[in-house]
Amino acid sequence: MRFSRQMKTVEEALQELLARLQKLDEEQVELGEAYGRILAHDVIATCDMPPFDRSPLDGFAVKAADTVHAAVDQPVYLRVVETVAAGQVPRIPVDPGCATRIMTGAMMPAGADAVIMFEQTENPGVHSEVVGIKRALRPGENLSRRGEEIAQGTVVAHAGERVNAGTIAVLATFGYSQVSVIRKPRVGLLSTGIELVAVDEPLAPGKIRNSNTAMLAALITEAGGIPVLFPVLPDELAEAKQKMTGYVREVDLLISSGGVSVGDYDVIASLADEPEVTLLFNRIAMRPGSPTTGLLMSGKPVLALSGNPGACFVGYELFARPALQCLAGKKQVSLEPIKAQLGSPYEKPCPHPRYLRGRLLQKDGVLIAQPDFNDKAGNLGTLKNSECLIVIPAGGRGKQAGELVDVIVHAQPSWREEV
Ligand SMILES: Nc1nc2c(c(=O)[nH]1)N[C@H]1C(S)=C(S)[C@@H](COP(=O)(O)OP(=O)(O)OC[C@H]3O[C@@H](n4cnc5c(N)ncnc54)[C@H](O)[C@@H]3O)O[C@H]1N2
Ligand code: MOO
Ligand SMILES: [Mg+2]
Repeated sequence: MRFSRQMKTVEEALQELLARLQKLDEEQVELGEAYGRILAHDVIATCDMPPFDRSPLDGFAVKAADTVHAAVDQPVYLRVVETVAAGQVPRIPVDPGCATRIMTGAMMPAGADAVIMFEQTENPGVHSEVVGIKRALRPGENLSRRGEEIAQGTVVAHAGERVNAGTIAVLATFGYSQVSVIRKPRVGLLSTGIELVAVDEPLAPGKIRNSNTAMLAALITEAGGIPVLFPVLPDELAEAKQKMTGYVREVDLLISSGGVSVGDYDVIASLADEPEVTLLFNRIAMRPGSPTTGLLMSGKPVLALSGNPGACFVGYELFARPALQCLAGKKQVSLEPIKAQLGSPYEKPCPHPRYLRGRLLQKDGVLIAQPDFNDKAGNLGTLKNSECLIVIPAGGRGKQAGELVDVIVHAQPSWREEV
């Protein structure tokens, strides 16, 4: 057991971990399965959009030149030669003195260069053979040109983007019934410690239920990964080593919780001393989660988070979330903090940066980060409220309310009013 450990900053430890991760390969999925996945390639427009000149209105397609003298009290009368619905191909060109009845989204007939809406015409009824145009139109007015939004060959979504509903619309428009996406990362999860009982087991003296594995599984699922749940490891080194050596082969990243400190039964800490295991880091300048550990076993990265649920959560956000982004092929992964005003003073002296769980609020249009004051590393009741980690830098005497702080956002804010 190493009681004295070399301290690294969060950024140093994160880069150590990320350097051991490789972008996963791609797979093809049906469009209906692509939501939330990461695009493996740029998506190219396979045709112009719109694919043909079309009418954006229900009205009449005309030659603008015919309407030059048109006015409300002096309509220009044109002969209606055809009706075109969306989806139909016009057959008759619009010659001088003629108009085509046209619906929204329908293809423009040859010869027409403008569209007037029904409401600006006289006698627009379905059976009218002659229509009165009540205002002058400019050439090109009310006309959607082929390719005016997107030209064929344009990159419409980039490799590495997460597919959202808008991406799905683009993929569907351009005929991508199959999409190349990055394979979902398989993330192994295990907890350590004989105090842990399963969620469906009754408590006994000295025991607690294993909440970390369930919480981490939810976080992995939320991030688009596949959680692979392994049994709780006892605090016995030889067995832990043998089991974990097997587990790492089945996954892209193995995440454990517990056993990383200097206690007699902290099995992950002992594992780090084994000759077959490479230690990446085991002491980080941060609170909570300072004993968060990174290992390599059989060349695979293992992220060993603290057993304390609050520290486990923070460790996940600082290390595992970026690790999953790295596996998905994101270049230059970092924690990407934004600035917000601190909602309440935090006056504890901080020898190391502190990552406080918090909520995001707005007051008069200003972003406020409100720390959770119930966030002891061993607590878990308010984890559900966390939307961000508020960074209180090392040194000094904390931060006053209203001071600007770095904030690492990890959840969609629910924008409660400040209370
Ligand atoms: N002498 C020192 N003691 C401790 C130090 C230190 O520097 N010197 N660091 C403290 C800090 S900081 C942390 S964080 C913890 C880290 O603990 P471990 O990662 O070794 O975790 P355990 O000892 O296994 O458990 C700690 C705590 O968490 C509970 N736990 C564990 N696993 C789960 C789980 N899956 N679900 C829910 N709760 C879990 C466990 O029962 C303990 O209460 O060490 C400090 N000690
Ligand atoms: O920093 Mo530890 O993570 O206090 O509990
Ligand atoms: Mg311990």
